[in-house]
Amino acid sequence: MSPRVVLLFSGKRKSGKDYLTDHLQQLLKDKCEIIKISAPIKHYWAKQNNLNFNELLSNSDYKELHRLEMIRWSDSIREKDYGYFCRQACKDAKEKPIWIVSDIRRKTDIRWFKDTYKDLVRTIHIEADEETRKSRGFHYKDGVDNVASECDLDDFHDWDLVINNGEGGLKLQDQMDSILALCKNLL
Ligand SMILES: Nc1ncnc2c1ncn2[C@@H]1O[C@H](COP(=O)(O)OP(=O)(O)O)[C@@H](O)[C@H]1O
Ligand SMILES: C[C@@](O)(CCOP(=O)(O)OP(=O)(O)O)CC(=O)O
Repeated sequence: MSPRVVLLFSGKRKSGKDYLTDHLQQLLKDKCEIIKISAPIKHYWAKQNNLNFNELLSNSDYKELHRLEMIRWSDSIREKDYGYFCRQACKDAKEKPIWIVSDIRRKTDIRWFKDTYKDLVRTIHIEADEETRKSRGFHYKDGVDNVASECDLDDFHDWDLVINNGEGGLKLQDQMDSILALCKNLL
């Protein structure tokens, strides 16, 4: 069974991509599968450099220590094949009606998913003001926050849904309802 809806989530570091997609998964339970484009990146990088894969997956300082190099290495692969990690991430995905891709970062990620899953795709952008992101542990880093990994979608505005997950944002249940409304006609 291929997915019936593919939800693409993007947003800057500490905007709450994992927080909101984890809550969505708790609501949808076994109807959904979370896909992370960064999972194959972290897997290969851990193997090549003898690092702890699970620590790279977690929301830890360990991940931040290795982020810059993972960005540089993964971009060198993307230059030759922009869909490489999207394809790898989906290859391992389970057969569930709803796919939640929790870490869309580049226009080429959106292009790959739209070319592959066409009308099933919905794009969701998570926003949070910088103060809130800082309170969640964000510190600006040169080479990370001013490159494509964090900035390529700054001039993309064609979202199906934008969620404020910072100051003045909706309650969690209302945020979830707005996402579920996107799936309504597809399930
Ligand atoms: N709406 C929210 N309310 C409370 N805490 C939040 C909220 N959104 C995110 N967080 C917390 O902020 C931190 C960063 O969120 P995370 O989802 O890991 O961001 P991202 O995946 O975008 O880098 C986590 O500790 C998370 O639990
Ligand atoms: C090398 C990366 O894939 C690392 C991404 O790791 P996460 O997706 O875990 O990061 P945040 O949730 O935003 O904190 C970035 C990239 O440019 O591909």
